Amino acid sequence: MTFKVLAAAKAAALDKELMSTCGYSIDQLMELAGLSVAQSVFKAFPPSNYHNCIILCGPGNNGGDGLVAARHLKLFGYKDLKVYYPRPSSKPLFLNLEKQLQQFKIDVIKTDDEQFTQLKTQLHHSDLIVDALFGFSFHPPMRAPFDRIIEEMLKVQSEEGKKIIAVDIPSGWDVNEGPNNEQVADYQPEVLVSLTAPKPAALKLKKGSKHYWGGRFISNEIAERWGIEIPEYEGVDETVEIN
Ligand SMILES: NC(=O)C1=CN([C@@H]2O[C@H](COP(=O)(O)OP(=O)(O)OC[C@H]3O[C@@H](n4cnc5c(N)ncnc54)[C@H](O)[C@@H]3O)[C@@H](O)[C@H]2O)[C@H](O)CC1
Ligand SMILES: [K+]
Repeated sequence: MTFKVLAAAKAAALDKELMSTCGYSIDQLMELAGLSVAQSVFKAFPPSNYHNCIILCGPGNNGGDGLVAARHLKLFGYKDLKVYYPRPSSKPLFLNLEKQLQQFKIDVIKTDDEQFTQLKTQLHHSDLIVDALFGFSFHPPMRAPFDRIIEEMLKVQSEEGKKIIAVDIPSGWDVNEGPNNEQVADYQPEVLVSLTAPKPAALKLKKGSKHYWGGRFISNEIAERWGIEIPEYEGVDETVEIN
């Protein structure tokens, strides 16, 4: 399937419009974004075959999508879940998402010790890695500690065959250009979940990777105005595979 893309500036502007004139709240959008990520993980790597999953969460809203996804993944039957969240936000929305994870007994690791000992152990232990570090507001190059986190993630992908599911954009990719810098030149996720609409970077996804379109929350009227061709979702699904 071919798809139209939404450039970085347009994605941010649409986000703003949704939360001003359109009357959405960030909590709502993040909940639906995270739910659609969890559904995509379920479709690509069901818990009958994949039990352990680590969700790497960044400092912004992409990280928030990861916190939401973790909760839904637990509800969907993934037994062993860990969240790695080294730069936690102090905004009430994020503190509440963390509280919810406590109710679900999902460990949130916030330390990033010199050797990344905990992260390395958990990456090694996980079948699946959800990359919710950065989305459409990222500007390369990646600063510490995230540069090392990506390095460790890519190491276990290539050496141990771990599967990576990238939320909205593979972290570190330029939103418009894709993997155009040294830190992520070789980064290709097994799955990309584009939210609201794919960004131009999605065109750089290698053949064979799965691409889902989630974030099923805009009306046909908004889509038309922004030149987005909404895909055909099935039934109550919040996500659909597009190629
Ligand atoms: N409408 C939607 O589709 C929705 C999407 N959502 C998700 O939100 C992200 C965009 O979130 P935002 O907070 O604007 O930005 P990011 O999470 O991408 O990152 C901001 C965060 O990162 C820091 N940062 C930026 N560049 C660097 C760098 N080079 N090194 C280190 N740190 C960096 C910056 O300081 C901020 O702290 C979108 O992609 C979706 O995933 C919403 O959840 C719901 C609506
Ligand atoms: K990401």
